[in-house]
Amino acid sequence: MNDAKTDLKSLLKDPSLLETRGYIGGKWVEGDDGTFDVTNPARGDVIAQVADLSRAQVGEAIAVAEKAQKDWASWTGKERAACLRKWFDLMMENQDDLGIILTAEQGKPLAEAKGEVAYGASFIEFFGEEAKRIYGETIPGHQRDKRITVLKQPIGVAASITPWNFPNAMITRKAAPALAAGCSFVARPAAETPLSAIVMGVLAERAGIPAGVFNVVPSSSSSAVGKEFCENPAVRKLTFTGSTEVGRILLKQAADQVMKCSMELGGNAPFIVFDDADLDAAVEGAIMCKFRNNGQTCVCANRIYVQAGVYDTFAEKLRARVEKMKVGDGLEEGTDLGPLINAEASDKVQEHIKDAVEHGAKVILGNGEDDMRGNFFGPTIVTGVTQEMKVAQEETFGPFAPLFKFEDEDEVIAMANDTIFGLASYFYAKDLSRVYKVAEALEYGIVGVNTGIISTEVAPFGGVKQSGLGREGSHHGIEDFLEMKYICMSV
Ligand SMILES: NC(=O)C1=CN([C@@H]2O[C@H](COP(=O)(O)OP(=O)(O)OC[C@H]3O[C@@H](n4cnc5c(N)ncnc54)[C@H](OP(=O)(O)O)[C@@H]3O)[C@@H](O)[C@H]2O)C=CC1
Ligand SMILES: O=C(O)[C@H](O)CS(=O)(=O)O
Repeated sequence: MNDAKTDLKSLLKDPSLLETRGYIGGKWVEGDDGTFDVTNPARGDVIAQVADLSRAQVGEAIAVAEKAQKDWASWTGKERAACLRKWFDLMMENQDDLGIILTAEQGKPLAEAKGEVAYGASFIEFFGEEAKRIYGETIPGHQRDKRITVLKQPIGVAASITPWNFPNAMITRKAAPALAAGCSFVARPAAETPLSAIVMGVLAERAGIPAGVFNVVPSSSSSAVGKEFCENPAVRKLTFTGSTEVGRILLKQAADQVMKCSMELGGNAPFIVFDDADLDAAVEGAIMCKFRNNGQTCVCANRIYVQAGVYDTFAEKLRARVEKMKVGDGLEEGTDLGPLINAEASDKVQEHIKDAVEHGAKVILGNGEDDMRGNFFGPTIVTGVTQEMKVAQEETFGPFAPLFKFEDEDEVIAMANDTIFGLASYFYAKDLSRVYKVAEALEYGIVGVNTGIISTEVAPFGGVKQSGLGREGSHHGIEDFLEMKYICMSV
């Protein structure tokens, strides 16, 4: 951790983007519970004191959102699309500043942060266009005097709880389809990274999104807000991204209201390299997949399986490339890997490495602790990893690349599927029949073939098994914010 202090306002072209209050019904509000600190994970210094909204204030936001939603739903799809397009344009015009704010509170290198802003904005652009295409249908009557119509209508007030690892894109990936559908939205960002959510309120206001349609309720108490979202009858949709553990808590809480839920939860992605793979491409894919956001994404390669015939060559190629990666402050030029979000995250990575080594694995790169202080952690590669080790069953969420060896397709498919998770999976191979067989056999919502990066707004992102419910992105993504109404008319 370096000792520099982060004077965030001085880094921004438009300092007015650095807002620290909550945004309810078009008004900027202080927190009834005071403020909470937001720190820069690279430096440990406090970069902002953010309004700490109470559960009662969250209730007020829901009430305001319920009222505003009625009028918002009466707008045409084209009118909503125009607002979302303006929101998108403002994000891209302010991409640099939004990236700086994101790096300052989350730690990822500035280039990645700006990339996240563009990725987040792409959902607003995409669903702005989808707003014009929310079609119903007519169905031939079941009796001569019956006429059947099906309408698609917005579900109402949607509430979101989002994690710290993608503090911009996880909100826009939910708010964009919600607003496009005619819903109103109450966003509760992670306490570690609220600034990126709040600035979306600043831009929503500038885009002319009506007061109460998009609200941001920063709070240090996640469980109290979660309970308000789940117990308030005005909330008809809960959309969550985060760990499976918290997803289970929220699903149980939401059950009392029979609330419609979308869950984007934990992952444990296998990354498989077959002996007919392009090894150089597989190494580059593994680096992007494993070390994006310093391994802090739910779709990162958590287990790297390499076929026996190419294991040593792949391991050495990977080591030689990764040792060149620079660990440092995300705001500084040339940084490839920023800090982890906090000390607990470092402890979890260290625990997985220690467990693997204690059970016979061998470190070929890294020492489990970087020479910098605080949340920095050097990229670590270990060989000789087996299914019995913790990293095979638990998500590391950090820069630890464990290499497993396998002999044949059946063996690696069985190992890859041996998990409660089912979000993303990846493999590198050239043989066409192998590609079809393996892609169909992997029990995951997402399969990357000869690529380590699968994230895009045009495709349905989501998991099976205990990695979640529902899909975000693609034309499917708007369905979760719509209700289908069947009208049977006697003529
Ligand atoms: N499938 C996906 O797309 C993604 C999945 N994840 C998964 O999430 C984990 C890492 O992210 P992390 O943020 O630590 O996950 P957490 O599940 O701990 O937190 C996610 C969000 O939930 C909030 N939260 C925590 N407990 C409760 C509760 N009882 N009621 C309501 N809200 C609560 C947190 O608030 P606060 O932080 O303020 O406590 C945060 O805003 C990993 O397992 C990762 O795989 C992460 C990102 C994407
Ligand atoms: O939070 C995450 O890990 C994201 O869902 C991953 S991605 O969509 O940015 O790839």
